[in-house]
Amino acid sequence: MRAHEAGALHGDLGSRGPAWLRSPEDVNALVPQLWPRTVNRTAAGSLEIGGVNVLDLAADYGTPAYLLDEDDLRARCRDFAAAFAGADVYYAGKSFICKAVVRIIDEEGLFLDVCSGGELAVALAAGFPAERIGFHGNNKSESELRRALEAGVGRIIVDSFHEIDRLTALAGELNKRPGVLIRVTVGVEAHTHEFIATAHEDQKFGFSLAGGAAFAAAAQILDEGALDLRGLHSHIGSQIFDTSGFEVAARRILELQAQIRDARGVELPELDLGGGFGIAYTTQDDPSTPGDLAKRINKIVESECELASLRKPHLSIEPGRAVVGPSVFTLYEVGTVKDVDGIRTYVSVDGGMSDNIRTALYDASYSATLANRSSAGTPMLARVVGKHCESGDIVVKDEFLPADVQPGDLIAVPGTGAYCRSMASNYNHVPRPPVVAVRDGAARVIVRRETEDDLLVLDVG
Ligand SMILES: Cc1ncc(COP(=O)(O)O)c(C=O)c1O
Ligand SMILES: N[C@@H](CCCC[NH3+])C(=O)O
Repeated sequence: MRAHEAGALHGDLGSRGPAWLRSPEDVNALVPQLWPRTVNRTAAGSLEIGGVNVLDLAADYGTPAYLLDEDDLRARCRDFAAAFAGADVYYAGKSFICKAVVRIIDEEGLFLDVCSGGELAVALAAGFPAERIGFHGNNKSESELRRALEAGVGRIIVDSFHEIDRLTALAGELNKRPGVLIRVTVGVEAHTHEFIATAHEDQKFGFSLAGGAAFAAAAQILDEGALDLRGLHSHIGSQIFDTSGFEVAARRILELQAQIRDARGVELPELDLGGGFGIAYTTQDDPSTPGDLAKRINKIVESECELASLRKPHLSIEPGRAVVGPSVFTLYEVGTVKDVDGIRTYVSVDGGMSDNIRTALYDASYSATLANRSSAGTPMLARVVGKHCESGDIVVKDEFLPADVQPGDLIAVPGTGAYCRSMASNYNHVPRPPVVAVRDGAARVIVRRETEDDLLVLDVG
């Protein structure tokens, strides 16, 4: 969580909004760091993405809809691949996965991280090469592991002693020797929301470094020889801006690498430092470029290796949010505008916590702009809320919108490519929105809108 988010959700700041949020000079201006690169406001005032106007997209595909700027996504993939040349970049499919995105990831030369049988099924259905897939999860089932082995996934990131035993038995049965990494809990308190920090000691992921479980896991795998131990893995959390957490993680994990070498005479050839790189959701967020991240991470790994007299292992990373997050905005239609006298103006849109749970779940901050027209109205502090039966159903806690915003207007919320569609629900039986990819003046639906019939199909009583 960014410092400016603290307390903002629960109204203690009232209608003034958080201290950092200033009334904009031009309420129609787009802050470049928040928007996919092909988005602009046309002379007529409406937004366009990939050369297609949002008025046409709303007419053709309805609202709410996630609009994906395909060129932007491809460019982000290429930026990461180029910046981390010599390392492998695994796109974290949990942030958003569908067949079209898997194909884009493949075409742009990235690897793929999946964390469930369902994500693996999408990857394989899209024809992604199994050897470039890494399989994560703290509780992979026997059938998921079996499928992964049968498909020939490149590596499995083991997360518990039970999993090592399960995988060892399966490997014997299927006559395979899968490549594995050990997920290590390095004891770093990442500066992010508690629910998306993953490397402090008290939590479900990984083998504890401090408690000795990580070393014991490595020793067991090396002793038994049934699994091909390729290296160690650390993921400290998500939406992180401060690289000092990666530095501590790299130092500690390379100390373990040295300990394994000293005790067993083996230098593990690979090292994965996970994902978690932050993106801009508001004007307050200032993310690093992939180039900066690569420089810092390589430097950290090289200096720690030098200190411990280790060869630099083959590096990999697993960004999700930083690849797909900024490439998408959600387009909503305004249904009602309610001025709660002297307290706040609520702008209700036709989606909400079912298409973006992050505000309610993590107290996340987002931004918004009027998308169907520009306005000469004065900037008005508003809260964009959804249509769900829940007072915490907030999409954007605080944003300046023009005072003449009205029913029928379109609102665009940027930065929704990661963990919005992938965490979407059917709460209140609201069907999930489509994902529409736009490029070079053409749009295509890559995930269709759910219908009420889709929901009723499951209701077999
Ligand atoms: C193991 C692992 N790798 C990668 C990621 C991707 O994180 P992000 O989308 O923040 O880059 C996650 C999610 O936090 C994760 O748990
Ligand atoms: N779902 C989280 C990130 C993933 C955390 C789990 N590794 C978010 O929306 O920020």
